[in-house]
Amino acid sequence: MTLTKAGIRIEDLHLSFGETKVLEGIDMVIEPGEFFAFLGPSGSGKSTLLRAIAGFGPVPKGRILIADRDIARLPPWKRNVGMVFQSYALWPHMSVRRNVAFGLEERRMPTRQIGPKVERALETVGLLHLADRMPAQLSGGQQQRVALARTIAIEPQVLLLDEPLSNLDAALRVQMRRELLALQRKLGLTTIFVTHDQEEANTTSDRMAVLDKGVIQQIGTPQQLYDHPENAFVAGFLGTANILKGAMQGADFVTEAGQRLPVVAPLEGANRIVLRPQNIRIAASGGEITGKVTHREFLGSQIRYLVETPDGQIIVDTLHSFGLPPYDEGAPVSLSIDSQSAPLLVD
Ligand SMILES: Nc1ncnc2c1ncn2[C@@H]1O[C@H](COP(=O)(O)OP(=O)(O)OP(=O)(O)O)[C@@H](O)[C@H]1O
Repeated sequence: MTLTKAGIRIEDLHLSFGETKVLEGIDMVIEPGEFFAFLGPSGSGKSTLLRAIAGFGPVPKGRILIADRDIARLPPWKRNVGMVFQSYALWPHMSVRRNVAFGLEERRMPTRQIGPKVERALETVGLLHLADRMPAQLSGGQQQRVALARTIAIEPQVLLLDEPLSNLDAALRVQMRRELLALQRKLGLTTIFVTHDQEEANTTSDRMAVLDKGVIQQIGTPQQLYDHPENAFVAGFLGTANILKGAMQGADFVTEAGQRLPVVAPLEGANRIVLRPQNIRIAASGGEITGKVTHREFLGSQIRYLVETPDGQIIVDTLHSFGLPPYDEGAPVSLSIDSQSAPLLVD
């Protein structure tokens, strides 16, 4: 199957439900063929933004361009986008083949063209051999693939996925997200994936936008966002982060409790430092931060320590090697930070 690649540009988008503002000042560009994720906590506006691109929900203010055409005020069926919902929404009384054909029939495509297109879409998702089954006779993962086949059969310019894996169990989710990515790569179709699961976003997307309270907090590759968060929300949302308050003093960051931490690139006005648990070394002495182990968790490959310090609790992860962990609860310890990997924030 070959599909047209189209970029998406969103300009100054605002959307309200009555008096409630749900999206504010959304600006972003999604490149043709990109796998892009909207990531954020529940209620942050991810689904509303996706639905605005699809044409569902209140008409927003601002512009949504697909391949340079403003579609913000067009009805959904004129936008050339395909959307897969969380619930799949398959017709229970129709076979797999009929479910996939339905969207094409609705578009009044001549019958002789429908058959080959349905077969191609089912083949693309690896389900041609189950074309005559009913949805109830399929597993969750297979139903999800039917929903995908139904969407790609209409040959959209853009594929929109709203938490498409959330109905699957944990192991199947991991398998399906790999399949989804492989399919997206094969089709080269510009895809937006909504999820609240950062691992899912990290492992699939080329880039992602992190949303909170209807505002984009940051856009970038998963690694850029993890390594260089621009604010405390992004730092805390992506992985575990110890965020210490303080201020710059010369080339050092001095915490509120007066602990002096060297930094590689001083940032004027910085008032927070982000310490990832795996980038802190724990030892008996010699570090920049003193503290006491208050809790220890054995995580298999890692040991996690909670350390009480003058700046509050700090989480430290160490790789577990064979044998007993060296620090017990109550042990005095000293933490040294890896200043290369400690981003500074101005909040
Ligand atoms: N039809 C509606 N009427 C009024 N408010 C709504 C409506 N739909 C959504 N909202 C509100 O808009 C905000 C954003 O909702 P949205 O579903 O986009 O969030 P989300 O980030 O996708 O969350 P989730 O992960 O829980 O689906 C929420 O505060 C929600 O209560």
